[in-house]
Amino acid sequence: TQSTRPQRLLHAVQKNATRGDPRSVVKAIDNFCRQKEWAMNVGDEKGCILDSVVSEVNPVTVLELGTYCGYSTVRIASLLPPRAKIITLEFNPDYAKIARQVIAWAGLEDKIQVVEGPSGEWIPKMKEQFGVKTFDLVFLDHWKDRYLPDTKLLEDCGLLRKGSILLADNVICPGTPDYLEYVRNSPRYKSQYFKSHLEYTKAEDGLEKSVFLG
Ligand SMILES: O=C(NCCCOCn1ccc2cnccc21)c1cc(-c2ccc(F)cc2)cc(O)c1O
Ligand SMILES: [Mg+2]
Repeated sequence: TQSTRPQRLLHAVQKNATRGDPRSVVKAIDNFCRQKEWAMNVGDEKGCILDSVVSEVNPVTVLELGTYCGYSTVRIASLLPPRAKIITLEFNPDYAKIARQVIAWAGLEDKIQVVEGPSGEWIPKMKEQFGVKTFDLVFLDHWKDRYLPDTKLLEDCGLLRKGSILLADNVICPGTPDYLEYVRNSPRYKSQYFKSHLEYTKAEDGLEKSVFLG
């Protein structure tokens, strides 16, 4: 039976990356996506912007919406302080299965919790299920039409505090116009656009970093 692209991506990690070395896992995925098959990881160019924001925020609790194969999960987790944790939500069980194996290869399973299901159902349960008070950093990388409703849900569930950072992928391509309009015009956010390119291509894309003002 035919393998899937995430399975081929995982095999490239197991073949080319060193167990327990997150940077080599990131490199192996970027090489696979540049040389073999495009895949919707945040990629190396936007990944460097992600790295700089994570390093600046130094978050203790992180929420990632959209795990896919775990590329950005590994990038973020490899920069977290010792007791920090990341909860990453994935809708597609096949993607979640691959992501768990990529995360294990990087040796980061103790810092990462992969949760399967829709954000609309899981966000209201974060406090009771995972003992989360608020998130220091939220990385939005799931269905682009869910960025805005899920941001409002995070606000309503009291999961954001003064200074919480939202970092959103793909605000240009595929694009999240309603989300951008909201965070750029709401008095409750201070927003900044980081211009970049769609992963592994020359097309424009970028990340939007928004600070929740409370
Ligand atoms: O679609 C994309 N990502 C989303 C995946 C599904 O996410 C579903 N999903 C994951 C958790 C989760 C929780 N609740 C509901 C849905 C939930 C995505 C797409 C592109 C892209 C750009 C140009 C193209 F020509 C084609 C594709 C690039 C990206 O960087 C992306 O991130
Ligand atoms: Mg993306």
